[in-house]
Amino acid sequence: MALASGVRFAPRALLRPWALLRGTTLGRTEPAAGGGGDGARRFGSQRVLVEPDAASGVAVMKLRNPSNALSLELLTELVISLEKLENDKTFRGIILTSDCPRVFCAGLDLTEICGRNPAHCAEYWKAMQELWLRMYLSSLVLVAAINGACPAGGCIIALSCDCRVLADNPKYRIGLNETLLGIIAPFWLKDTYVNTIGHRASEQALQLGSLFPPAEALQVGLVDQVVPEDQVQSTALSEMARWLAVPDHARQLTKNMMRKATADRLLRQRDADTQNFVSFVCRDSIQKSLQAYLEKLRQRKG
Ligand SMILES: CC/C=C\CCC/C=C/C(=O)SCCNC(=O)CCNC(=O)[C@H](O)C(C)(C)COP(=O)(O)OP(=O)(O)OC[C@H]1O[C@@H](n2cnc3c(N)ncnc32)[C@H](O)[C@@H]1OP(=O)(O)O
Repeated sequence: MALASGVRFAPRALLRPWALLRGTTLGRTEPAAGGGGDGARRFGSQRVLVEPDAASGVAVMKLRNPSNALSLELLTELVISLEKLENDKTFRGIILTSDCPRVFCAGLDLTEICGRNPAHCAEYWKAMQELWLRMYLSSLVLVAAINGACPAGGCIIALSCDCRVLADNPKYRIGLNETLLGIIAPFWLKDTYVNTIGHRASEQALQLGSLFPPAEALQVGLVDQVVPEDQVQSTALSEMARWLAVPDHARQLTKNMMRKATADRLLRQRDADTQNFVSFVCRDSIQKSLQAYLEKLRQRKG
């Protein structure tokens, strides 16, 4: 954890993301539309597309999974793409957005925890912790360009960024709705919420499982800007420019000062948090309610 100019304070060796890669296609590089030099080369995987712009030092990272549900593969590919950009000194910022119409991120992929054995649930939850830790402590500026629905785990991905721009569409709601599914947000999701919108607002929103439409999300402080859908990317770029105007080392050390205690809390209790998650989601009653919820989602379609 060097702390100097160009610092990288994210705990890199928390877990070996490569070990999680199972038949993914990560690492492919392809020329961006229109060709160009190295700065215009996309890279990524089946589920994450990275469009780097070396000239500005900003990369756009697009999620492209069905509903962008956080499958184990998507979590792994996100960690690897993030690590790749962090290790390349050309890049100072990432805009995270969705390539999937109407959905930024549907949260945990419920098929990863429904009808699975405890070992799989544990592997899955560790990957979720890993992504959150890396994003929350990233030395890069992360701006979420939220162009779709953003419930539960999706909200946590957005809250791990430094700044959030949400498209002004009443269907694009954001929040931690876990209680409505009969599950409980773990302490580090709660801490991230409290750090963003304060204790009282979190207390209400977490218990009620509130999903906020754009104007309310702005009012409560869950997002920083709400703009027409066709201006989400340009606004995210303007926000990025504002954050990048600050010298890296000062901004990075300040970010670390603000976030480290929250991340350390999880790091200290990571195994216990995993065990807690596994024993909770593997309960018969929880399995039944998750299964029923998944079924409802599937039937709602069409
Ligand atoms: C002790 C601690 C315990 C737990 C802590 C856990 C913390 C985090 C929890 C979570 O993240 S739980 C997941 C919460 N997510 C949701 O409630 C969102 C559910 N999905 C939706 O509301 C909608 O799908 C949508 C995201 C708003 C998108 O709507 P749209 O109409 O565009 O798509 P559709 O509903 O038709 O779905 C398409 C397709 O995707 C499947 N799907 C959707 N979400 C999930 C999901 N989270 N996991 C798995 N699969 C999901 C849906 O079933 C459809 O599948 P199909 O094409 O096979 O029919």
